[in-house]
Amino acid sequence: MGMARQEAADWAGNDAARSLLQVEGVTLQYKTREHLVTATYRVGFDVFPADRFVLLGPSGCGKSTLLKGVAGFLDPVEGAIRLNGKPVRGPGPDRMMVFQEFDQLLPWRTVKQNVMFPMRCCHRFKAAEAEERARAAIAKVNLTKFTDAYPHMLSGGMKQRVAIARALAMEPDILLMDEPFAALDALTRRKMQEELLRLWEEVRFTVLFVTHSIEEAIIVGNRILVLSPHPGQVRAELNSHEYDHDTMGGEQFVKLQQRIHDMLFAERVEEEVHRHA
Ligand SMILES: Nc1ncnc2c1ncn2[C@@H]1O[C@H](COP(=O)(O)OP(=O)(O)OP(=O)(O)O)[C@@H](O)[C@H]1O
Repeated sequence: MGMARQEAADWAGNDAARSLLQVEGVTLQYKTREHLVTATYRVGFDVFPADRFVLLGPSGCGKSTLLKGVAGFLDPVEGAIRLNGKPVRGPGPDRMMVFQEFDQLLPWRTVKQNVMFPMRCCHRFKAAEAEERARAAIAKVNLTKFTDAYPHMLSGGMKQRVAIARALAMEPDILLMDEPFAALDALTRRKMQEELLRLWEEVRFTVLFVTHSIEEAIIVGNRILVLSPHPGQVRAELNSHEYDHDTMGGEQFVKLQQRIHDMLFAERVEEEVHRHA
């Protein structure tokens, strides 16, 4: 594991030696009136600048909860989350979230107004600057023609591109993406993955990306944190920066896919064996 981190730091360049996001022994819980649900148990990882860091695990292993922790919506009951060395306390414009849902845009506002909204809301940018940044971000995701369109006039993929543009326009330290392409059809999903990688080549943002698709994790990520089923614990941290759509289906790609698959389902297989013994 230490090896993978070192390689990743080397690969991303010298200025990446200092980690941007540190998650250390983090346990996250939900307290409801009847239950105490432990979503993640002592999870730790480091995200370096320009990382495409993926949290991968089966449904219910606490991926979204981890993202909520980093976003500052939920405090750890154990461990620490630090961004640029400072403990995360509540949400902030330095961490922008993109969700799975298509309805994360304001329906009564145009594409441009939607992209401008957080910039104006947090008073980070004056109107003229926010507008300029919005136009630039919209151009980056190839939606210039739709600058003045309303969300209901856009496809699911286009709406997700608006959400990405809106997040990137804020120039956050880290982009948090919670299964952003899961609700898209296979073809659009693939296009969006390509688009995200193209944007990354251009902007070199840092992204923490949640998915339960092994294939998507390998394609989108340069590093993958494999989590165990509920409550989520770290199974492994893997490098995957050499893989993309072009290498998909190749021998090495399939091998990695199989390795991750075995890691994710190891326990289930053991359970099966016990049950039939
Ligand atoms: N608001 C909540 N209140 C109580 N328990 C919750 C709440 N949100 C999530 N949980 C529980 O916490 C655990 C982790 O949920 P989480 O949504 O983080 O998993 P996930 O890995 O993102 O799953 P999925 O891939 O299905 O989205 C689950 O057992 C879930 O039932």
